[in-house]
Amino acid sequence: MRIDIISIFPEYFAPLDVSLIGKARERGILDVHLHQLRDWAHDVHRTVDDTPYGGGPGMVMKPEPWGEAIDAVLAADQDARPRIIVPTPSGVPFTQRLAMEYVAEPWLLFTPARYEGIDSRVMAEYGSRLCVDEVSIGDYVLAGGEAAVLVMVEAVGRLLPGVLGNARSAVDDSFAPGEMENLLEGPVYTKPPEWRGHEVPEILLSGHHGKIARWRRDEALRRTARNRAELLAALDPATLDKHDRRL
Ligand SMILES: Nc1ccccc1-c1cnco1
Repeated sequence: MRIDIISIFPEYFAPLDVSLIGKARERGILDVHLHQLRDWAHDVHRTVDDTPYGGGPGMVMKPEPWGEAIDAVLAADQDARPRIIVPTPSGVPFTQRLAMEYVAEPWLLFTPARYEGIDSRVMAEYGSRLCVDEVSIGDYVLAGGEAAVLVMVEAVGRLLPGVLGNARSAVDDSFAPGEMENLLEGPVYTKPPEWRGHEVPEILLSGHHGKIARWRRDEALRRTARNRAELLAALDPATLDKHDRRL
């Protein structure tokens, strides 16, 4: 997978050099290209923003630098087209399902904006011939889209074949489609069996895999009911047998 990111703060993406994503890049599973938007702002101050037409607070990112920057990225491979992802609080929710859709794409282009956003004509220009998604990572206000790109690149990158040591951990993730979809993960434990008077639940030491699976599902349901009750409403009733309803 190739990922391109255009930003006025390319140094923001230093975390993509380390840990899981960094190793995936070293192993050639992921190819990340960072671009400084100001390289396509040709005035002496390398200006990338201006006041909004129609008035209002803040500044809007100018279309010209973005257009030239995106054209330059597209020119990197004339035979392919990237899926463009625009982080914005006004976008569709970023979910595990969307991450799984993106990991199937050979090329992603992220366009994190600062200020009040990018002049809307930019995505109108590319939306006519490319797939352009406006995506939000949650209902809160960030100073720019760079943090959202880090979140999405990690969520997508970890799903690439060969990136996770134990492939099952992606399948068992919270929110991963399947039986545990829409369920939060329950509590986890490791050695020692007793720590400061706190003991590991006996069931987990029993070696009875069926009972352990049931216990984990019960705990997942309890935590979901406590922290994300709205997800329970989305659970398929068929997956909630009478035992679960007792919880
Ligand atoms: N708040 C923001 C400001 C600028 C660019 C993206 C965002 C964003 C993305 N997901 C939630 O917020």
